[in-house]
Amino acid sequence: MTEWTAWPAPAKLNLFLHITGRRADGYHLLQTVFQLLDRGDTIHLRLRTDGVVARSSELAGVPAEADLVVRAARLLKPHAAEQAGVDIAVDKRIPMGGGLGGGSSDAASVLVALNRLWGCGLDQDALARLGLGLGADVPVFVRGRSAWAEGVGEELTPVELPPRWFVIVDPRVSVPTGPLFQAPELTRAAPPTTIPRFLAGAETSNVFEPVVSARYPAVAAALKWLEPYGRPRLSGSGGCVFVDVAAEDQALALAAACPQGWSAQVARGVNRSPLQAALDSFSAGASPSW
Ligand SMILES: C[C@](O)(CO)[C@H](O)COP(=O)(O)OP(=O)(O)OC[C@H]1O[C@@H](n2ccc(N)nc2=O)[C@H](O)[C@@H]1O
Ligand SMILES: Nc1ncnc2c1ncn2[C@@H]1O[C@H](COP(=O)(O)OP(=O)(O)OP(=O)(O)O)[C@@H](O)[C@H]1O
Repeated sequence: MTEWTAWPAPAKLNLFLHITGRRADGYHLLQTVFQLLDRGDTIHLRLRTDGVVARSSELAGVPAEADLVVRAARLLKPHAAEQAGVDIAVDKRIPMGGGLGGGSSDAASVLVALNRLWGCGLDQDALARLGLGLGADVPVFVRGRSAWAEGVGEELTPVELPPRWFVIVDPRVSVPTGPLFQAPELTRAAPPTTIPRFLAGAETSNVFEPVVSARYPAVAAALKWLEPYGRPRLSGSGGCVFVDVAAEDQALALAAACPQGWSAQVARGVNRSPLQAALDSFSAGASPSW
């Protein structure tokens, strides 16, 4: 039995999110910017030599077979030796159904770390393609760069975002993504915008915001609470909302004032995923930890 290794699975925010159209298969075409964060879940992996992929932690409401970490490992397994197996445990900190990409990031970290541990030898393009089969948000976490995204979220262009701190408020509502994309009141024909327009500050709206606010009053209330402190936004399909501020102490003070019944986290925006740093230190012979 080998030792456990620990791998970061960072959260993301969508700094804006438009829907520009729809594919023949019903999936929506987006324009968005993924801002990676310096915090998230931690994935623990311990190699096995009996070919078994097993989960050794619990996740409320998600059986092992449906867990994206198990599904990711099974998807990669045909590229590994027959006896390659793994035990997977997750320290879950990213709220589920929060629009912070938790499940997708967990899956990406399993793909990237196991590709190395099992010696599969897949390159980043191949891992991103595999990941896309698990969810539209997986490729950005595999590639590990904050990015402008188009297509269903898989056509990625890295962008260098200015250093910012984020206060992320979880109004404790879990919003399932699928039904929101089906909402009849959703605007599906935003005129295409550009990276320079985004970088000039012209794009800050999230197409899901009016729909989620109307269906989940706690989300509307959290957006309103943040209003005096910046331009509050919804991330992904919600339910988490956020503002950005320039300094950590401002962020900490605001988070400390979060009303009872909700929770607030402070995170720093990063242009490069902590997963990439863990991979580099693993390659250099150090044990990854987070
Ligand atoms: C809202 C975002 O989080 C923004 O980053 C993503 O677009 C959602 O990504 P995700 O959670 O990885 O979504 P998936 O698990 O791939 O899809 C969940 C469901 O949302 C719908 N879906 C998702 C992504 C997309 N571009 N168009 C869609 O219509 C599909 O009905 C799909 O069955
Ligand atoms: N490892 C996992 N972590 C979280 N959710 C998982 C995991 N595996 C499966 N799921 C399922 O996926 C659903 C969506 O979870 P997730 O936390 O990724 O949502 P989200 O943050 O809203 O994602 P997105 O920003 O991609 O819309 C959960 O409600 C859960 O049923």
